[in-house]
Amino acid sequence: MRWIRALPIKIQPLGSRCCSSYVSRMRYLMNLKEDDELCRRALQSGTVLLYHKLSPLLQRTDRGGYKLPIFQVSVVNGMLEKLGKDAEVINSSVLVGCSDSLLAQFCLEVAELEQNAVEELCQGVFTDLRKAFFLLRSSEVPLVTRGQALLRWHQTHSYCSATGKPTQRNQAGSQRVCHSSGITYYPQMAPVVIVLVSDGERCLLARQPAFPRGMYSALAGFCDMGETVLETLRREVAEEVGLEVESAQYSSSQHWPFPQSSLMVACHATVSPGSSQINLSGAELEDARWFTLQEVQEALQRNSPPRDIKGEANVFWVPPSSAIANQLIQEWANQQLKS
Ligand SMILES: NC(=O)C1=CN([C@@H]2O[C@H](COP(=O)(O)OP(=O)(O)OC[C@H]3O[C@@H](n4cnc5c(N)ncnc54)[C@H](OP(=O)(O)O)[C@@H]3O)[C@@H](O)[C@H]2O)C=CC1
Ligand SMILES: [Mg+2]
Repeated sequence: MRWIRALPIKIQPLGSRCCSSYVSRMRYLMNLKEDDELCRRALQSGTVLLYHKLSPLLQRTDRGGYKLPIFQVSVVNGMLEKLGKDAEVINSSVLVGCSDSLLAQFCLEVAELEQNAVEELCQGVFTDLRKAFFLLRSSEVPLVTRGQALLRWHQTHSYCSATGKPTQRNQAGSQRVCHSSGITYYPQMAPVVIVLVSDGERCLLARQPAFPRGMYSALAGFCDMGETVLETLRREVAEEVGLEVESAQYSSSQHWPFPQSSLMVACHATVSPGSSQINLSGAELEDARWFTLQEVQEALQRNSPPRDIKGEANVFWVPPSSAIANQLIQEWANQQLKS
């Protein structure tokens, strides 16, 4: 199998910001993670995203859409006071980023507060992340998913897996330490390869039983310990659809928060047209098919799947644009149109 030269990595356009602003932000964040006192002071003048049982708070916009409200710490402190809660609660905030003007941004889990009371005071609704993922603007998605991933990691790593003793976090929440064993824990994510396989004319899409009706996506699988991206890609395609990949090419990557944090590494791959007979493993996928360019183009144009009278999607559709699978499919269609 050939690993075709990787595409040049595209850095997102920085708009009017200059590179030194980016460097300043990254250096500032690095310092906040290393210096608890600096981070504590930054929190007092920073901003906060709110979550209740890991669901982020969203607000309706005047146009009927949704936005991610970012509160000044003073506003959150005022809310805690109104609800009769200890102002110390704010110190459990976790650092998620900082603005261009070096204002530190934090996320805070308020599961101990009464949900309706917070929603009323903050004029918002705590919304399941899967829903929020598709309601928010794509520019807001990375921040809200990062916040949730960090909060979930803290909830599930409060004890040392070697000693069973409680771990202590630093002020930024970028690590937890077990002072008994000396082990330092860092937030984790699992690498996943997602691959769009083509035979030159058609692309291969598959569905798991849990997918919404009619939705097909690219093949995906977790990297096994010790594997390279290319080895995972080759193994997953062989395991899931019984095909031997001929060549592969890196496309891009995305943090994917479901079901737990993954780093999706998206690739294109080809199989020889003479060896494109699908042989499903049966364990994970309920169906896998080759789709023509025309079928794919039609699916990409559907913003939401058409529904039958029972309200269920009854035609072929693909994941929405916020999922990296959609980007792979879009890239393949554009490439086919050019060639
Ligand atoms: N952003 C996007 O566009 C898309 C994202 N995805 C995401 O990609 C991920 C992987 O796809 P999927 O096809 O499910 O993966 P796999 O094909 O690897 O199958 C999942 C199975 O792998 C086993 N497994 C091995 N390592 C892990 C791990 N670290 N975490 C969880 N399960 C593991 C589990 O089986 P067992 O319990 O039997 O050991 C699990 O049921 C999913 O989280 C999915 O949400 C998928 C498609 C599109
Ligand atoms: Mg899979």
